[in-house]
Amino acid sequence: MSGAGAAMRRVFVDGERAELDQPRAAELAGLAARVRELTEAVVHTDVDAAEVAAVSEEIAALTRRLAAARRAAPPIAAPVPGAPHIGRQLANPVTGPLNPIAPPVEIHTRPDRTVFCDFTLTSVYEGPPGFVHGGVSAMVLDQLLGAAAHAAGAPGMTAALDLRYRRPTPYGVPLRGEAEATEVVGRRTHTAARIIAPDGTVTVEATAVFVLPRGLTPEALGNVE
Ligand SMILES: CCCCC/C=C\C/C=C\C/C=C\C/C=C\CCCC(=O)SCCNC(=O)CCNC(=O)[C@H](O)C(C)(C)COP(=O)(O)OP(=O)(O)OC[C@H]1O[C@@H](n2cnc3c(N)ncnc32)[C@H](O)[C@@H]1OP(=O)(O)O
Repeated sequence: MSGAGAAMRRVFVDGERAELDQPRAAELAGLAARVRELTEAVVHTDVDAAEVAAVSEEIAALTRRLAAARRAAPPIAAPVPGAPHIGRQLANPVTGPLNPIAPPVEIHTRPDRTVFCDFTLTSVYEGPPGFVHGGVSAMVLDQLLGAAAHAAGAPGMTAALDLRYRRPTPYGVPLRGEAEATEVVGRRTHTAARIIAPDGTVTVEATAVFVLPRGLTPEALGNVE
């Protein structure tokens, strides 16, 4: 089994990571939401030098307080019997409510096993002036494509990701992401996805191949729907 496969087994099957119950996860999600606001404020602030210095010092003090009890690795959500593991990575950089760098994007699965998300990116994700950074679009699409493979009962790690940036993606407006598995061949799952702007324009199209690491099964990843 590859290193990643073994690591996934340790985390999701052997229970190596700290598992948070819902109230604790909600507390920490609240903290992450405040830090997202802080990031936004830092990017846009125009307070004077003395205030920048004073706030920097206060933030350093806050960081020391949080680090007073530090886990060795990001925690995950406690398992829900019968539910897949996909939502358990609370610190995922795309979907994780505990991770301040995650927008966060909430991915939904339809009965037909396609997936979608409605999300708005702020100016902290700016690439070209006025538009979303292409790497950020790629990150959201990678996660969404991975969720589509998972929803199809054939999860895996991204082995290939191909992007076509058709139009600039605006930030500060509601975006729609959609994805589906198109073919499953052995351990390989082919997927397709797109980001759609409010006026219906497809701004980015993506295809990806996910490969289930050797030695893992979809069931081991909690793919039980
Ligand atoms: C972030 C979450 C990650 C996972 C979470 C885990 C559990 C949660 C539950 C489910 C997952 C749900 C959602 C996933 C969510 C998010 C998506 C983001 C995922 C990532 O962010 S992930 C990070 C980036 N990713 C890597 O870090 C991969 C590094 N890489 C490797 O670890 C190996 O490379 C590996 C394991 C991919 C394959 O290794 P291997 O040894 O098993 O592969 P092998 O050679 O045996 O090939 C087997 C068959 O795949 C074909 N194949 C291989 N490579 C191909 C390619 N590039 N294009 C087309 N086909 C390819 C072969 O042609 C053959 O096909 P065939 O059998 O038909 O001949």
